[in-house]
Order: sequence, then structure tokens, then C-alpha cells
Amino acid sequence: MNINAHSIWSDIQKIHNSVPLIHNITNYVVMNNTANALLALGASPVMAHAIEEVEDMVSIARALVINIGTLSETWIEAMQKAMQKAHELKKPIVLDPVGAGATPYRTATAQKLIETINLTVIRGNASEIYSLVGEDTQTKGVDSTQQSEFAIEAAKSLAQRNKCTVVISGMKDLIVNADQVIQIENGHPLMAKVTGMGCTATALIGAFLAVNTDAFIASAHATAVIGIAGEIAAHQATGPGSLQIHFLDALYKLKKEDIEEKLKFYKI
Ligand SMILES: Nc1ncnc2c1ncn2[C@@H]1O[C@H](COP(=O)(O)OP(=O)(O)O)[C@@H](O)[C@H]1O
Ligand SMILES: Cc1ncsc1CCOP(=O)(O)O
Ligand SMILES: [Mg+2]
Repeated sequence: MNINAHSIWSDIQKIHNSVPLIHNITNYVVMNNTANALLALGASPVMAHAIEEVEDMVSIARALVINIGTLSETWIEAMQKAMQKAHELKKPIVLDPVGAGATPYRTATAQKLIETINLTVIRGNASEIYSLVGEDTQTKGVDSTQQSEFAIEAAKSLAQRNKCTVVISGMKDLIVNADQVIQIENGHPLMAKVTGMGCTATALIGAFLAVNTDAFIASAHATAVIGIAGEIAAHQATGPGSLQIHFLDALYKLKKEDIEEKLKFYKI
């Protein structure tokens, strides 16, 4: 399946027109970054992790973003409750297994969440994705020790087993499902110097899932958009601090022509 500037722009317009509410159960580090990125894209973010309200919140949301970045037992319970409700209501769910492969607790939690119900999309870096299939790898805290290609077979088996789309991010981004792989080569190395860029990619996938029922295409669109906005921002930034500001502005001001000019993807 193909993506192009037109198909990406069409999803962005749907986000602008319908302003989908995106329910995030995410980590303390990135709550502000991902809420601002969703707003800049045109979506409506809410961060809600209290076990008492997650079912009500997911009921009014168009997509659920689950991120294990700063996890604890009560949060995991809330995540499972929200996921079950989302599944019941046929709402898309995207998981970010932050730090899976760094500690046994994170790996086991991510695996437990994957087994809870069928997720729509899983997005992580290569070390995180590799760890989810039970392979022995070391994630360096939240950072990958591997290139994206390293986790491609793991991603394929994860996608096949769980009937979902898997996104491996890094210098190259790979969008994987049971029978196809797209490689996106947008982005900039400076993005890895800002915390929460991966989490932002996951949150933006949530927004695209809200307007596009094809999870593979929605994931590719979101991944291309964050990469292109990152490239534009990096050209204006003088370091990681200004990159963050320029990234939000680039996302907010993104034009179809920017996508036409910069989109770099290959089917592999
Ligand atoms: N070296 C790089 N070159 C280009 N883009 C990158 C690079 N490293 C990360 N990115 C981009 O930054 C975003 C976050 O990816 P990544 O750093 O892999 O996630 P995480 O923060 O979860 O480890 C993605 O959009 C990815 O394409
Ligand atoms: C640094 C850190 N520690 C726990 S969560 C978190 C944020 C990770 O965000 P990302 O994976 O997007 O860089
Ligand atoms: Mg991450």
C-alpha cells in the first residue's frame, strides 16, 4: 500500500475538521510535550490515569494512547481497564513500551499489556520492539542500543501474532505489519536529543488512528509527519532547546507542499 502527500494531507484535514479527543495514559516526563504536539497537529489531548475515570474518559475519546514510561502497579491497572473499555467500544489503541528491555519489570509489563487485548499499533525503538518477543537485548534506559533494521523480524512476528501494526523508530522508521513494510527516511538526528520525541510519535499515531481506520497507513502518515516537522524544525534550531519550540511551530504550520517536497519513503 502507498502513502503520498495527498493521503497524508487528507488525514491532517480530517484531524483539523473533527478535532478528535485523544486519551493519553502517559508518563510524567512527556505529558506536556505530547499534549502540545497533539494540539499543534489539530487534535484535542487529555491526560487521565485515575482508575476511577479512565473508562469514562475513553468512552468519549476517539483513540487511546498507552505509554509505560513512568509505570507503577496502579497505573498498570488503570491502563488495562482503559484498554478493555476501548476494545469493547472498538476504539483504536496505540502502545509505547518505553524502556522495555531495560528492566524485567518494564518488559513483562509491556508483554502483559500486549496480551490484555489486541492492540491497534505498537511503536517503540529497535531495542524496545526486540525485547517484546522475548529476545535478549539491552535497552539503555529509554534509548535504543540498536538500529531499526535489527528489530524487523521481531516486529513482523509481533504484528502477525497480535494482528497489529508495529512501528520501529530511529534514524530510519519502519512501519511493519504481517505482510508489508514501509521505510520512512524523514527526521533529523537532533530529534534524538529531545526527550519525548518517540512518545510524541506515538501520541500523533493516536490522532491519525482517530481519523483513519487503516492502522498501517495511519501509522505511516503520522510517522512521516513527525519526521517532516522534525526536519523543518532542525533547520531552524540551534540545539535541542529551540528544536522543541520549532517542532511545535512546524507541526502547526505544516503545509501540503512541505510534505510533497520532503516525504521520503520506500516499500521494502
Ligand atoms: N538519527 C535520527 N535521524 C533522523 N530521525 C531520527 C533519528 N533519531 C530519531 N529520529 C526520529 O525521532 C523520533 C523519535 O524516535 P526515537 O528516538 O527512535 O524514539 P524513542 O525516543 O522512543 O527512542 C522519530 O520520529 C524518529 O524518526
Ligand atoms: C526519559 C524518560 N524516562 C522515563 S519516560 C522518559 C521519556 C522517554 O521518552 P522518549 O522515549 O520519547 O524519548
Ligand atoms: Mg521512547
